[in-house]
Amino acid sequence: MQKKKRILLKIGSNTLTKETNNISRGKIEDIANQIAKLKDTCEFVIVSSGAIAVAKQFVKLESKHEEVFVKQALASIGQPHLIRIYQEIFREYGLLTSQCLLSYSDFEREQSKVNIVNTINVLVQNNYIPIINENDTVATDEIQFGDNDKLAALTATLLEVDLLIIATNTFGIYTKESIENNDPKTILEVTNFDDLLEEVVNSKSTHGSGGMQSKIEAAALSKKANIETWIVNGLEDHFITNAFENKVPFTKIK
Ligand SMILES: Nc1ncnc2c1ncn2[C@@H]1O[C@H](COP(=O)(O)OP(=O)(O)O)[C@@H](O)[C@H]1O
Ligand SMILES: N[C@@H](CCC(=O)OP(=O)(O)O)C(=O)O
Repeated sequence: MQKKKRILLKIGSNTLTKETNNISRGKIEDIANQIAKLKDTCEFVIVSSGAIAVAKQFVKLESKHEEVFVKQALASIGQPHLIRIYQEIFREYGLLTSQCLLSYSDFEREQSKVNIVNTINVLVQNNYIPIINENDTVATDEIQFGDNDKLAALTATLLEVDLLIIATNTFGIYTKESIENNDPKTILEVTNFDDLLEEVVNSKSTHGSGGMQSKIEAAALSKKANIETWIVNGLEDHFITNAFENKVPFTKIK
């Protein structure tokens, strides 16, 4: 049997909520449907944000503490709900899921890295799709700066995946000039990072925290490990299969 392509799929809160204030079950169905279609040729590991967004749907926390502490508490409330929603929907498509919570510091300790790889390999070999998020109780890197993009790149590198797909709310990276002219044009293929950072404009989406810069930094980390990164528009239906079939514009960083 041919070896499956290992894909790390990063999904931000924006994609999961379809830019609303609620998690979109329809979007999770879209993701499950695509993974189910690709499951004979590809194995998926998911890095998903969305814990805070889920909690915000039904809870408002009172606190005089710093905003980041409130976000951590919201993530703790939302994470089990997020995973429950994934489990319910993925099960309908015959897909099994599990949860792994990681933080940057786990990637600095040899033993932790070995443990992560061993756990995830057993899960994947048994057809479970690990759904990873930052462990927001112990770490605040991604809720403050990163959009889970760096966590996705670190995980992609550790797991030696074949491809990192970052789903966001644009058709990849646009040229700065085209954004300024209100006629966004996707940079289809990137080989030179220095030029790329010039294209980043100072804007983020409603739920986003890292902007395009953190995606470019994630792609740079992956490139060091010879992993290709695709930045695709997760708001579109069939965004993974369409990218494979080149039916939509997206940015490939080689
Ligand atoms: N050159 C660019 N091309 C496309 N988007 C850009 C660019 N520069 C900055 N951005 C901003 O980056 C946003 C995506 O990052 P972010 O808001 O963090 O999304 P996510 O939550 O999906 O991680 C876009 O909505 C856009 O506002
Ligand atoms: N880990 C947190 C937030 C990570 C993050 O910043 O991502 P995003 O909500 O896409 O800006 C969560 O699951 O809500």
